[in-house]
Amino acid sequence: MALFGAKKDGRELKIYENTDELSTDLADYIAELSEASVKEHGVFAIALSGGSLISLMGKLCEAPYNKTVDWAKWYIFWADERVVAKNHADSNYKLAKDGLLSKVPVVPSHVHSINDTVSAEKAAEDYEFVIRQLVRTRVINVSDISDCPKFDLILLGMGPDGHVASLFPSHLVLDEKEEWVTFITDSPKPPPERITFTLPVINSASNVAVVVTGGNKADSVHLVIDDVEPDLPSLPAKLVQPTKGNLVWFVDKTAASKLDGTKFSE
Ligand SMILES: O=C(O)[C@H](O)[C@@H](O)[C@H](O)[C@H](O)COP(=O)(O)O
Repeated sequence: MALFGAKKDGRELKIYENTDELSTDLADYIAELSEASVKEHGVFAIALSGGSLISLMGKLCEAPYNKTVDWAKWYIFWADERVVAKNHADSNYKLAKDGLLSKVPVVPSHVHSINDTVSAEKAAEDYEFVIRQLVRTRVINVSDISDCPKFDLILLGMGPDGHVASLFPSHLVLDEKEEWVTFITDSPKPPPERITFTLPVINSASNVAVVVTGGNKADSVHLVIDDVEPDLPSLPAKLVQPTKGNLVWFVDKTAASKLDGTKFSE
């Protein structure tokens, strides 16, 4: 259970004593959204990130979720991916496959990993093409505000520098308005070549969760959640503001240690 939970302006903040409690609640949250999405439109279109997120999702491989979640209805994507071979230690696909997807009965053809045989630019283009096909065939809903895909859930981590997906501070791709998926070749966090969902896609999702643990994120959590101005360069995580969807921050006590708490009340 959360130590603290509050909602404000379509955002929800949940703070946990430790990563174990956070993981339990995160599994419940994902399982509930999966059930609701399948009930509503027959599938659950979920986008994952890399980093610590996958191990924090680990409880989904255990009872009761391994049996109760309708895994066959999951369509799995990556909000960002490192442009490396799928079996490379840096691959976000490999991380998710080893830590989660190989342990639950997902349908292999519903797992949409990137084309790892081409350049970052082409991989981004190919990935957007795949998503466009699934929007056309109505596997993924479309936003009624933008023409962007409306993922049922996009799961993001946040780096100490406030990056989310592969959207890093001061990068031009933060201003991308047309593309759904773009690429970078100069990621400050290795490896350098990555593809990433753009902000319009992230902000068109029905649900976005940002999952943050560790004291090295405390300053960025404070800048973003307490909405400290000016924060220069502005932190990508602050630009995660779903237009109509819900935003939930899952934060452990150490990452929340510098929050002043004035922006949220019980
Ligand atoms: O491919 C990546 O590097 C990630 O998708 C990245 O955006 C990650 O989510 C954050 O860096 C947080 O990572 P940690 O949770 O491990 O700090």
